[in-house]
Amino acid sequence: MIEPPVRSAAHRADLDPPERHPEAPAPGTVLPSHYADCVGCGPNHPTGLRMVTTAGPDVTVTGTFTVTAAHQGAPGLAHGGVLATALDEVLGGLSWLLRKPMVTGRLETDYIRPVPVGTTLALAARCVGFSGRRMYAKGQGRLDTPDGPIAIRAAAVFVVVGVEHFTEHGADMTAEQVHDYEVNP
Ligand SMILES: CCCCCCCC/C=C\CCCCCCCC(=O)SCCNC(=O)CCNC(=O)[C@H](O)C(C)(C)COP(=O)(O)OP(=O)(O)OC[C@H]1O[C@@H](n2cnc3c(N)ncnc32)[C@H](O)[C@@H]1OP(=O)(O)O
Repeated sequence: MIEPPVRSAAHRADLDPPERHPEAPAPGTVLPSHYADCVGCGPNHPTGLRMVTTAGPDVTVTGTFTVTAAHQGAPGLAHGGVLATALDEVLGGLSWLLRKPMVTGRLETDYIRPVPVGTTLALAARCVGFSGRRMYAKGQGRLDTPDGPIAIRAAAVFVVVGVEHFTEHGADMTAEQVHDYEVNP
């Protein structure tokens, strides 16, 4: 028996509004990769998505992801799970503007148009607000340009965690990595 998810990314109207951290990177700043081996943004990942994300105004992030033959599900078309990964990455980038470490709790994705190999998706994410440790966000991806047709939409809940989430559950981090992370989560 496989139980369905019990939660939803739909948010109540009374969320605490998003607050851009005073030390958030200025709008237009290209965000660094948060981890060199990350499948979404890591430059060292041999087959990763190699996404580049940029801080926007308020609590927003934009990004691009070019779909290659390595990302196919059906012949010539992007795999839905790969597209969800791209949305996860641009939504996760909101951490840089909030300066809070967080992990994806829930990611709901609408697939609206097929995304052919060769497309560069123009992705965007916006923080909607907070309820306790829960950060609600929405995201979308358009075909080729920021005003192109919408291909994918997402609603997500990220959960704010401490650095111990990564040190306790993940691979060993060096003291230097923990320090870097605390300074620049
Ligand atoms: C040196 C490198 C370091 C790297 C670090 C990153 C830096 C960031 C910087 C920048 C870019 C980032 C880009 C990344 C993009 C990709 C992100 C990912 O893919 S993350 C991986 C996938 N996600 C997981 O692996 C989570 C697995 N789940 C868990 O670990 C736990 O379930 C967790 C932490 C989410 C919650 O567990 P609890 O024990 O801490 O807390 P509880 O009480 O269960 O939940 C807290 C509140 O959140 C709600 N909540 C939890 N899960 C929820 C869900 N699925 N939907 C809705 N609400 C949920 C709960 O209802 C609760 O709310 P109430 O306080 O009662 O109001």
